[in-house]
Amino acid sequence: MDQNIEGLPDYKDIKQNEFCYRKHKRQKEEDIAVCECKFDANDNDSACGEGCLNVLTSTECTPGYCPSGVHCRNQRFQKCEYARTKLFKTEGRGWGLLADENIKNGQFIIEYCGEVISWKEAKRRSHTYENQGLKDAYIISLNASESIDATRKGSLARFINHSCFPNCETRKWNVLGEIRVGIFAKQDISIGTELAYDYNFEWYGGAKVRCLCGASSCSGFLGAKSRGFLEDTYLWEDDDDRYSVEKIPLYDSAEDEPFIKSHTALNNTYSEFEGYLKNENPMIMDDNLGAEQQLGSTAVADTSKNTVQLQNIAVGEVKNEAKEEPEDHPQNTQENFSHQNAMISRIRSNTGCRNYRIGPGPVAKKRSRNLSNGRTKNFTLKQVDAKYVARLLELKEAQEEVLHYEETKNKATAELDLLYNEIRPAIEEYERDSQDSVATSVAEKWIEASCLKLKAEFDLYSSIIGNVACTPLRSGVSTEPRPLEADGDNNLKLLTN
Ligand SMILES: C[S@@+](CC[C@H](N)C(=O)[O-])C[C@H]1O[C@@H](n2cnc3c(N)ncnc32)[C@H](O)[C@@H]1O
Repeated sequence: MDQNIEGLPDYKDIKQNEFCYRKHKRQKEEDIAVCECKFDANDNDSACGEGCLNVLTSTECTPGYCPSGVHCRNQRFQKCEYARTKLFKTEGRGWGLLADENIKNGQFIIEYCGEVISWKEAKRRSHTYENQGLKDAYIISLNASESIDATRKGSLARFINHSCFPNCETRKWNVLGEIRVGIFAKQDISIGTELAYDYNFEWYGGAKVRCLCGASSCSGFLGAKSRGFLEDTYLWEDDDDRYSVEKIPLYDSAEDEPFIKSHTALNNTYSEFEGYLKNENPMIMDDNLGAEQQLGSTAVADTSKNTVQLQNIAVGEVKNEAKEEPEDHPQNTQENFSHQNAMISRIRSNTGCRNYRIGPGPVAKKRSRNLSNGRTKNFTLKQVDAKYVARLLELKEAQEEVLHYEETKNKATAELDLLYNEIRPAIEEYERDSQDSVATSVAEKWIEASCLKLKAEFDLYSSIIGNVACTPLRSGVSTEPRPLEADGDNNLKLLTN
């Protein structure tokens, strides 16, 4: 790449991720996924096209193992099969990247390369960049524990800007045992069009950066759709959803950011950040945004969560870790940082990967319902006391049937709980980084056990309804509703006699 473009910021162009704190994983032979493609000179798609098992699971074929040999078309990251692109200077958003050829929907455009660093290092660097006055965020999250930092070393992908109506998207691929992030076209893109993807910034404090993507559906600010931003800019009292715009400090990303920090300002900002860490900041949110990722920086656009967030540091994690490591940010040193651009952009999962929601208990104990005012309310499900119901029934067979189904349901619940404990590490990893998919084998086990429990519950409840409706009730037994008590899991249960 020609880096002699006037005004281009100093960075090193790389075509592969660099590993600073650990070595590149060495793929074990038994872990190599081998597809079943057979090259047919008359069929263009035969050598690892759309139907290739590896392509379907977003895994690149391994040279020397792929049956298509030299004809394999599924090594695009490895062979840097990028689309032609060109740098240009935008108005107000710094540099951007243009398509320099017509690009097809779904086409791999370029890899988001950079230095693969640990989550802690990403946090440290984002603070450093902030203090150095860098306001563009280039750190994206790779998974729960690692980030890609394209600030000092990266590919042209680092210049792709955010849009609320993007023509590209990020996808994660497994390449020789490592996860890599690619930018893919979401639609046909004509030559000369600016490339952009949705950073899915998660805002969690500081100034709000005006989004200059120009889309008619633009949400106004980077991270505006994130929960932290919404909670900060809306009044949440009941029935009052007025937008409190007057609270928002504004700056356009290029020109009017209040950038120069005096020592005092730094200290003030740090105090503010400390408050944020102590959960005094109303913008802190949970990490419940679905299967997407980010870029980061205050200059980590997730940046510390700005990872694909441009940095994938979950708010809760930021908070805890900062508490664990106060020496990282001593109050009176240059390490102090504001969270001016404290946002994380999230990389979307590949459309080919399924994400499974797994947690203790196959049916959520709390259900949420969307209210007309756009908020969500949780409801606790009531549980039926089957033994009590059985005692109400006159016929012994009816009683036995209800008790039998209750026992089956209890067994299915116990099985599921057991399975949950077995796969807890995988689930916890998944919950830390919801953009990653749980391994298919784990998900399949979970789905099977969940279905068994759902079926057992269905059988029990139909049996109860059927028997209560169709068989006589014992005389002298009260059918009045009885008081409810909460068990340890917050389920409401009928008080048994
Ligand atoms: C990964 S960099 C993109 C390249 C950057 N424009 C440059 O000149 O290097 C991300 C940064 O670009 C700016 N940016 C990207 N998209 C933007 C948008 N839609 N509106 C305003 N600023 C944007 C923000 O400063 C953001 O932190």
